[in-house]
Amino acid sequence: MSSGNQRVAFYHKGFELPNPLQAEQFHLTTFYAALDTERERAEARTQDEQLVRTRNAQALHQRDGRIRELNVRLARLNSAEEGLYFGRLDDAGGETLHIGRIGLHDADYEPLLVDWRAPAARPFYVATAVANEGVVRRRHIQTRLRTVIDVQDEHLDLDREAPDASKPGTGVMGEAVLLAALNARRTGRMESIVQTIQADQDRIIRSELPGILVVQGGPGTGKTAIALHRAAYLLYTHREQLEKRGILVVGPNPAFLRFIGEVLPSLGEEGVRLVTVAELMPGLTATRPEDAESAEVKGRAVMAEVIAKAVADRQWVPERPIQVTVDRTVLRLDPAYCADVRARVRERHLTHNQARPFFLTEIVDHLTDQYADLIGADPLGGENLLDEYDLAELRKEVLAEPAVQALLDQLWPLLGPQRLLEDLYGDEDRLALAAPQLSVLDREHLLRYGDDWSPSDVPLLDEAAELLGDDGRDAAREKAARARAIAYAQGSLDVLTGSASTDFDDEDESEVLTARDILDAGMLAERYEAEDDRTLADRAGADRRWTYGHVIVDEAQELTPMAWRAIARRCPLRSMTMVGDVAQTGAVGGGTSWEGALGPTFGDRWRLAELTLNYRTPAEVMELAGDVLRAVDPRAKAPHSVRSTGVKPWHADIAAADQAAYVQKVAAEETQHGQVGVITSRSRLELVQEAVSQLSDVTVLSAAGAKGLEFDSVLVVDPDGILIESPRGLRDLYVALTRCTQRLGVVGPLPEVLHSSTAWDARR
Ligand SMILES: Nc1ncnc2c1ncn2[C@@H]1O[C@H](COP(=O)(O)OP(=O)(O)OP(=O)(O)O)[C@@H](O)[C@H]1O
Repeated sequence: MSSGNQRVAFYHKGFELPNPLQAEQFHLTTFYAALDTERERAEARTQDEQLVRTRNAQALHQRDGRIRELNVRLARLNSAEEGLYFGRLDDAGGETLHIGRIGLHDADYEPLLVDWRAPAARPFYVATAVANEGVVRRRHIQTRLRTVIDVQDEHLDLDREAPDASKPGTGVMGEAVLLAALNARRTGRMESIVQTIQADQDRIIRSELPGILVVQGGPGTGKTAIALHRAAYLLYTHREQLEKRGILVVGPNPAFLRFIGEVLPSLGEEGVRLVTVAELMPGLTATRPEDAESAEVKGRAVMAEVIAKAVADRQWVPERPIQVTVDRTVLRLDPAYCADVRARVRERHLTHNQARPFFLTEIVDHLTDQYADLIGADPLGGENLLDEYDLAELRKEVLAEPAVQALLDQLWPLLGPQRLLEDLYGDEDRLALAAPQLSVLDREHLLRYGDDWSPSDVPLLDEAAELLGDDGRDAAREKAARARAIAYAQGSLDVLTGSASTDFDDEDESEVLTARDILDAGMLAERYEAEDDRTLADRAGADRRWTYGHVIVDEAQELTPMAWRAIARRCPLRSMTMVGDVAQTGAVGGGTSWEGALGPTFGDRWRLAELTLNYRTPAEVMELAGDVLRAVDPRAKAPHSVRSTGVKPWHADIAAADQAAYVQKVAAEETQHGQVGVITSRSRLELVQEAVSQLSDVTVLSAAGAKGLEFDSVLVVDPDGILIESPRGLRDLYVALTRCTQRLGVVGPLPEVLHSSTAWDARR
């Protein structure tokens, strides 16, 4: 059997029961037995390793490494427990390939089950009757716990009856299994789609690692699902390359990250860090609310120039000569001299803080020379009376003088990014100097006082940190973390030692090694020097300059040019996947075309893939949403829904004052259909939240907060408010209308764009 030009690596031919359910149950039982054996083996090895006793720090370090690897292995095996086996391929010769969440071998190391990410499994996702890649039958196996509950076959052999090829249909793979998955009630958490990945999605998931891949697709086309499965695929296929640097996944908000947070662990992958842009700076919480206008100005590409100018402005040249007094001697600094030193130091092309000592040395030397000339002058006109030792002492005196310190801090201060931005935002003159290209109104949007930060400040802080360089705080933080870890370990050791003598009588005790025998404080310190016990995600999260092996950005259309710069910095290899939909952009500073959004940072060095099938929203709902999309962009095409439910969206024209009570009643009714999402304008958010606060399975969100999420039933409340609250209101409304998997209701007066739609259910 061949896969494209390749021969599929390992098919196995064996005993087969005639009844498909029984045959697959037989295989499933075999696979679970292998899984249990693997698990027992890993657990036994972990226990053995834990008993290893040695006084050698290096050996202990290696032992801990092996235990960590075994724990990862165990987590992977445990994650495969549910839905272990789901696919099978048969070729014309009767050979079979079994596909599952992970790969398993039998006792003779013969392959039993193939990992879905292995090249051999690919035909399961892409083979069609027309291009069957040697596959004559594709079988979908549905299981519950360890029992097979259904088996669906697709015949891909054109010589035989080929239902999927001959039937005019959606052209999707494994239609019945797919529809079952799409119709299933939502749990509030996104789930893995390994069993039903479609061919066009598979091509994106398995796309090569290098370069920037942009995936454009309308609502529900599976972009998020694909992005996460791509992360799992890349980690499997390029494990060596990616294991050390990890993968960064950037999402739009914390609720979204919680929604997708289980998918990768369920696929057995942990080496991935999930963040919002607001979390990119270690140790910084950026949650201050902000108006859209300020966020838009802060997101503009030109802000990179403004930050650079703000840093340069802190390398100050006085307009007039400055006098400073050291021990009653008046010394003087001329502007021309300061300008000359600054120019020479800048030529070193160092960051601001790195360059500071060079600047300071020159100024202090200059002042010391003046000081020496004045106090060491020979009254008889001879050579200066001071020797090298005296000069060194004078230098110390100059440096210790508080007035000199204050002057140096004024001329070239040691700066952290937060202080730079605080000073910039808080001073109209500074702002005008750093940002002459911004209008007065734009600059007013930046003006503010205080040291709390909003998400749109984070890319600016990152930009500033890059230009300023280390201000000593990173090293101090790292040192403090290490000291805490050693103190904690030392504490544990003391507890162990303290309890040792109570557990054994004297005779036993001499036979048993205590923790203190194995480790002492010195060794502990050595171990902490030699190894870092934090997970990769934690280490990466603590280090602003960490660079990742691959970066995935979801809802990528929302990112501003400044955010793109911050993300690009974290992936100098430019191995990235960005998924999004430029028709759903809500952020005023976000992109409405990929060229516009990515051009300033990445030029045209990216490739585009498009998705056109909507797996979430039923056709009936998409017809209504399509009317809004046409108003956003008459040329845009809504994605085609793969299913229809027969349930049209309904509308209730309830006046503003009665909406909260009405929503309370209807949301309670809708919970019988599953998870309910109530999406409303920002102005109604609190009121509606209060009204449904007692209901479980009901979530209230703004359109921006609902981005990327989905619910069985959705109520869009105050559509007109959503529309008028933002310059991107039409797009927000489009997002709100496309969040349901089954049912949609709209409450409140309708905006013009929804008035004349023929998609409404006439009954309500
Ligand atoms: N091949 C598939 N098999 C089963 N379910 C799928 C498949 N593709 C997508 N889905 C489901 O469709 C829904 C929408 O997917 P997803 O959220 O990834 O879409 P999206 O393109 O990111 O949407 P949006 O842009 O609206 O946020 C999810 O429930 C997802 O699990």
